[in-house]
Amino acid sequence: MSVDPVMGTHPAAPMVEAKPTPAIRVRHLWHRFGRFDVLRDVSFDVAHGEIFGFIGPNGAGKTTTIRVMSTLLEPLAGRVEIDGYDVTIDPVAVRRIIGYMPDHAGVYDRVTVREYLEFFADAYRVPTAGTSYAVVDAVMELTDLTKLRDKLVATMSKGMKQRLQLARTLLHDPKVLILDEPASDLDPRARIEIRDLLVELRGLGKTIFLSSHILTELADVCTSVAILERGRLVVSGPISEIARRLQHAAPPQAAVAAPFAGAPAGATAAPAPAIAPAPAPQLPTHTVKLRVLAPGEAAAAALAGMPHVLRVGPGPGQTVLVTYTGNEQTVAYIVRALVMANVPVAGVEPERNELERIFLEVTKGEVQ
Ligand SMILES: Nc1ncnc2c1ncn2[C@@H]1O[C@H](COP(=O)(O)OP(=O)(O)OP(=O)(O)O)[C@@H](O)[C@H]1O
Repeated sequence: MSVDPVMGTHPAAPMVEAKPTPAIRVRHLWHRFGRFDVLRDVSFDVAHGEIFGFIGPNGAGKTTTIRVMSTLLEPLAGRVEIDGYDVTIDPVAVRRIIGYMPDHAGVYDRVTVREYLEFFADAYRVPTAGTSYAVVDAVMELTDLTKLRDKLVATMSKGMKQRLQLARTLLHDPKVLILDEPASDLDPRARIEIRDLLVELRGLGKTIFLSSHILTELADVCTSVAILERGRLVVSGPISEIARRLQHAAPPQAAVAAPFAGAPAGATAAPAPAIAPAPAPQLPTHTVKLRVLAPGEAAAAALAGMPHVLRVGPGPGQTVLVTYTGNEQTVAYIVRALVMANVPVAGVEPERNELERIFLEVTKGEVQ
């Protein structure tokens, strides 16, 4: 018996707490079509309550992984568990837990929204099916389809049909949603609506696994990501943690000469402004796009040798891309140095989002 100073006497607690079962666990997954390995030793975990983005270019193997997770495809080797249930050994239990939305799935056209959902409520044998269909009302409310309940599916827009598909996956109240490219082919408004709905579903305690090859549609909602390239997992984990890991893995960089053709050789550094930020060698690197009303070479010369500035290069149009370590204060410092060197700055554009940077850094742009 051990004595806890707060709780009093209690049986000895185990020394090591058991790790909670992840919502999705993928271990050493391999798959092959013919003689072609499309998945090669893919392993990752998705914790409960995450919105997990599965990212990769076309043909990387995202749909194949998702089909294994959804019990539609037997893996060649490896193990996939959903909430602790093995997809190969216990597919029926897995199907009860997951809501799966395939990419480019068709919908029945000649029924109304309500009839469509009632049909699937019956198919899933949800408790109120065949009687009040209370669950259909609840799901239509949640997915904002109540107003469209009597609309013929054939007359709905792509975005609405996508929402209907998502509504269908929710009827049996699954814990884990597996969505293959849920926002592909949608216009920006429909995409935002789906994204908002995913955030709401996460708030209801669901775990959401979604694939995409469009980075920007995921960046603001995903808590974690896995990046797949040519059937191999390149990186996985929380976005901020990956960014940190990459930063620490990168060798310390020295200031790089401006790669503008014809930049003046041995251009002198801009005079150090009075409010230079403190050196911060371990800070992440960022890139800022500056619109300057002068030749890019002049901007490069103004920033050459400046502390924290790692690279100055040409950007699209009349812009320069400046890679630096530091924060917004450093950007202010860069702008000030340019202005002091008579390089007018007409615009400062936000840097590439973190997920895009990670993607470009860890992938090689190879397809299979
Ligand atoms: N049934 C199949 N038979 C043969 N090859 C297949 C089959 N399904 C997929 N493939 C091939 O496996 C590879 C991975 O396909 P998969 O659909 O998993 O990629 P993806 O990352 O989902 O791509 P996308 O973003 O285009 O949907 C591709 O080269 C594809 O051509």
